[in-house]
Amino acid sequence: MPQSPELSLQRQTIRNHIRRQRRALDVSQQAAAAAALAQRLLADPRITAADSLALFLSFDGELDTRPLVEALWQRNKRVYLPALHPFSPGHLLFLRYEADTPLVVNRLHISEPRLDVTRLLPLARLDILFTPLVAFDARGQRLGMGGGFYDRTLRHWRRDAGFYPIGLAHDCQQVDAIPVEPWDIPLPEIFTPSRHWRW
Ligand SMILES: Nc1nc2c(c(=O)[nH]1)N(C=O)[C@@H](CNc1ccc(C(=O)N[C@@H](CCC(=O)O)C(=O)O)cc1)CN2
Ligand SMILES: Nc1ncnc2c1ncn2[C@@H]1O[C@H](COP(=O)(O)OP(=O)(O)OP(=O)(O)O)[C@@H](O)[C@H]1O
Repeated sequence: MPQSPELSLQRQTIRNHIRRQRRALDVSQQAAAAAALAQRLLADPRITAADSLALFLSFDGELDTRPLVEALWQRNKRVYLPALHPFSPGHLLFLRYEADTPLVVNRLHISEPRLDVTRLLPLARLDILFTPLVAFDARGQRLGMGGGFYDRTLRHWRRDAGFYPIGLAHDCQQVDAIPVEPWDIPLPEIFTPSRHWRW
C-alpha cells in the first residue's frame, strides 16, 4: 500500500509534538497521573475479573505503569510485557513479568523480559492488552511510535472474543484528529488520569 507523503509527514509532526509534551511533564505530575490512573483502573470490574493482563514499561514520558504493575501483582494477576519478536520484524511477543524476571534492553532502548519460550503467552489467552500510544483523538484513533508493532497486534482483536485492548495515555496526548492510515485500528477504550473514553 503506497503511503501518502503528506499524510506521513502530518503523522510525524503530531508524534514529535506530543512526545515533547509528555516528556515535559515533571516528576510530580507523572506521579500524580500514574496514581490517578491506577486507582481508576483498579476500580473497574473488568480489571478485577481479568487474570492475564499485558502492560508496557514506560519510557519517553509515557504514563508510568509501575504503580499499576505493582498493584496487579499484589492482586495475584498475571502480568505480561511486550518483547520485540526475534525474527519476525515489526511483531511483538508477550512474556510473563514477575518481580524477579530478568530484563534486557532491546534495540529500541526499551527494557523487556529476556526471551524464554516457557514464559510466552499466546495473544488468544490474554484478557486485557493495555496499549501504549503517542496520540489519540476523540474517535479512538491512535498513533504510536511509528513501528507498527501494536497495529499488527491489534489486527487480531475481535469485539466479541479474545483479548480486549485498552489504551493508556496522559490527557495532553489528545489531539483533534489523527490522520488515519488504512492499517490503523481504532481502540475501543482509552483511560487517561482524568477521563474514560469508550467507543
Ligand atoms: N513502553 C513502550 N513499549 C513499547 C512500545 C511503546 O510505544 N511503549 N511500542 C509500541 O509500538 C513498541 C516499541 N516501539 C517503538 C517504535 C519506535 C521507536 C523509536 O523510533 N525510537 C527512537 C529511535 C530509534 C533508536 O533510538 O534507535 C526514538 O525515540 O525516536 C521506539 C519504540 C514495543 N514496546
Ligand atoms: N497490520 C500491518 N501489517 C503490515 N504492516 C503494517 C501493519 N500495520 C502497520 N504496518 C506498517 O508499520 C509501519 C508503521 O505504522 P504506523 O506509523 O501506523 O505505526 P504506529 O501506529 O505509530 O506504531 P505502533 O503501532 O508500533 O505503536 C507502517 O509503515 C506500516 O506500513
